[in-house]
Amino acid sequence: MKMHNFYSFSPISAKIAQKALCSMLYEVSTSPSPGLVSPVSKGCHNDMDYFTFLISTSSIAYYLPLFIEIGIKCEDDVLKSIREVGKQAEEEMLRETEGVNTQRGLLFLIGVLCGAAGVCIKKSLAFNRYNLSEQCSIICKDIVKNELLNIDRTKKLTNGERLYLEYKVTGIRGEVEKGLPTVINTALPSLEDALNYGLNINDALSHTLISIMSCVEDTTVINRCKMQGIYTMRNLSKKALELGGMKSKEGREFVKYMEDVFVKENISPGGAADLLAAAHFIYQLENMEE
Ligand SMILES: CC(C)(COP(=O)(O)OP(=O)(O)OC[C@H]1O[C@@H](n2cnc3c(N)ncnc32)[C@H](O[C@H]2O[C@H](COP(=O)(O)OP(=O)(O)OP(=O)(O)O)[C@@H](O)[C@H]2O)[C@@H]1O)[C@@H](O)C(=O)NCCC(=O)NCCS
Ligand SMILES: Nc1ncnc2[nH]cnc12
Repeated sequence: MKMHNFYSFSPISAKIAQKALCSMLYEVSTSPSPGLVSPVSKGCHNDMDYFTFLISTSSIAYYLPLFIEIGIKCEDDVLKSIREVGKQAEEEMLRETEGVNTQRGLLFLIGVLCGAAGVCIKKSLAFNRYNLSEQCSIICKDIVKNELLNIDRTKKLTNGERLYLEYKVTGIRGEVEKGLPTVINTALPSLEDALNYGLNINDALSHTLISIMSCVEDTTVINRCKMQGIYTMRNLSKKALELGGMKSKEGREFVKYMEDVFVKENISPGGAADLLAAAHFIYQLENMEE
C-alpha cells in the first residue's frame, strides 16, 4: 500500500476519526430504515447485508485520520489530496466487499467532512455545524461546474454524471458544494429534537433518517426508480412525520409500513443514509470534550 506523507497522524486526528467511524457504524445499525441495510434487514439489497457494511467500514477505518491530516497539512486543493487517499480507500473497500458498492458515496462525504475538520483545527475554528459546513463548501468549491457541467461523455459515466445529464440532479456534489444544507437545515434539528424528546439513539437516528428522506435529492433512489421514487419517498416520509415519526405509536407503525413499501418498490435511499451518518458525526464533534 502506498504510504502517504499524511500517514503519521496526531491524537486529535485519531479522536475525530473515531467519531466518524462510530457514525458510520451507527448509521448501518439503525432500524427501522426503509429500503436500507440494517442488522435485521437487507432492505432492497440482495448483494449486501449488515456484515458487508461492517467489513466495508473496517476496511476504510485506517484512512479516516489521514483525511483529517490532509485538512490540517494541505495548503491548497484539499479535495485533490482527499480524492487521492479516497481512491485507495475505495479500492480497499471494494476488495473487501468483493466489488459490492456499500459506502462509495459515504467514503467521499465523510472524507470531505474529515478534511473540513482538519481545516478547522488548522484555523483554530470551533467544531460546529456552521464552520464545518463552510469548510465543506470551500473544499468542494465549483465541484458541480467542474464535474457535472463538463462531463467527458467518451468515458464510462458514474450514476451521478448520467443522472445529471438526464435529470439535472446534482446529488452528493450539490450537497457538499452548498455546505450540506440537508444536514444543517433538516437532519441535525431533527436529531436534536428526537434526543431532547427522550428517544434512544437508535430511534432518534431512525426519526432523523425519515426527516432526511422527506427532502433529499437521492441519486440512488433516482437510479433505481426514476423521479417517481423520490416523490414516493418524500410523500411517505412526510406522512410519517405528520403522524409523529418515531415519537408516536402511529408514526412508528407507519415507518414499519414504509419498510415493506420501499422493498416492494425497490426504493433504497443510500444517499439519505450517508447524510444521516454525516449529521451524527457533526453532532458528536459539537459535543466532544476538548
Ligand atoms: C464523488 C462521488 C461520490 C461521485 O459519485 P457519482 O458521480 O455516482 O455521484 P452521485 O450519484 O451524486 O453520488 C454517489 C453516491 O453518493 C450517495 N448520494 C446520492 N445522492 C446523495 C445526496 N443527495 N447527498 C448525499 N449523498 C448522496 C450515494 O451513495 C450511497 O448509496 C450507495 C449504496 O446504495 P446502492 O443503492 O447500493 O447504490 P449502487 O450500488 O450504486 O446501486 P445498485 O447497484 O445497488 O443498484 C453507496 O455508495 C452509498 O454511499 C450515491 O451512490 C465519488 O464516488 C466519485 O466521483 N468517485 C470517483 C473516484 C473518487 O473520487 N473516489 C474517492 C472518493 S473520496
Ligand atoms: N444502511 C444502508 N443500506 C443501504 N445502502 C446504504 N448506503 C449507506 N448506508 C446504507
